[in-house]
Amino acid sequence: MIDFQDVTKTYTTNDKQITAVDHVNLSIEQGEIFGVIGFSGAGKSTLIRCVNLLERPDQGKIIVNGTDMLKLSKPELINVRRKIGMIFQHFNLLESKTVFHNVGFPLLLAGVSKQKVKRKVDQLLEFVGLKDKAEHYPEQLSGGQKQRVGIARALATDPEILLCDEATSALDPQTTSSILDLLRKVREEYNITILMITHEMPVIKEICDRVAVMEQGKVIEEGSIFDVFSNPQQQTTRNFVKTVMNDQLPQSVIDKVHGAHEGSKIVRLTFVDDSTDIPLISDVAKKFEVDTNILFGQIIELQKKPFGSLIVELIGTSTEIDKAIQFIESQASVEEVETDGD
Ligand SMILES: Nc1ncnc2c1ncn2[C@@H]1O[C@H](COP(=O)(O)OP(=O)(O)OP(=O)(O)O)[C@@H](O)[C@H]1O
Repeated sequence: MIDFQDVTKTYTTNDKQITAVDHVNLSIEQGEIFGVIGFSGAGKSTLIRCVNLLERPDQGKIIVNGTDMLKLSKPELINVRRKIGMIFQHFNLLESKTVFHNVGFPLLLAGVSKQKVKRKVDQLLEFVGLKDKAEHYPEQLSGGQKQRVGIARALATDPEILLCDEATSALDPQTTSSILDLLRKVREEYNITILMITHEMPVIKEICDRVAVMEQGKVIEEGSIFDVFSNPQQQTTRNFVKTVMNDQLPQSVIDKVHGAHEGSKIVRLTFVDDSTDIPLISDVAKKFEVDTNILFGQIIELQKKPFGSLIVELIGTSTEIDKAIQFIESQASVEEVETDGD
């Protein structure tokens, strides 16, 4: 479990103060995959580096599995850090060492015998699918393979927590997906708590249980993936959600369609879970004197629950349209889409 309690970190440069992390409170449960998203400069890196005190907060507390990190002596901190693995955007491998030695390095530093190191490294390379690359050097590997080495190295000291600092940002979408699969396997196999920071919403959608959105050092929104994606509260969150939900029609298309039918209304319907099965549009056609022109529709899965979104134009008299909307509202959430002249 990782608890950020009122954590603040300020940097001073050229007499200017930057509050990189501003009174952050977050609680990350044992075994969950928790994502922090934000634009560049939002404070994500600073926040994640506060967990193992690569950055020391000026205020607040960091509690990791019951340990108050800021109260540890230097030797105690070194010990606790072994239980917190970290992987990085640019992998941070030792270029002059083989894959085997990169993975075994933290164990050699901890004074583990060569025999035990060999056993552990062999097992980890098998786990990350790089057994045949043990004697290769980092420059002989692809980005995805380098990150697999990074993950194996982070797991060498049997951590309870894995911190992922933009771990897939340097990778193409397909490789990203395979690394996310591996991280899922890490959680399943080792029951490790994973805290990841990223600016990529597809990564959050694909792997996280919960997400926090950061802006200017503050957490502006937090919740389960389903809640945040299906009902974002803040504009920044909506902007991030749009990058994966892709349910926006160009305004010019909306205005053109709307202009063709006087008095019509364009609405966005969102369906959650069971309501995705209901034949709502055909019910509307049967019950009301309203024609529906379907402009867009999709159903996606969020944390294994279906989430549907549909944009339709309702054509008819305003009384019939209002009655139809009232009926739809009993089954789905309805939001009017702004059209030219609204
Ligand atoms: N060592 C430092 N000295 C001075 N200012 C810093 C330092 N590290 C970060 N900052 C500033 O703190 C703010 C937050 O930076 P941080 O790197 O934590 O954000 P981020 O969300 O991780 O952004 P990015 O995705 O670009 O890395 C920024 O304004 C940054 O310029």
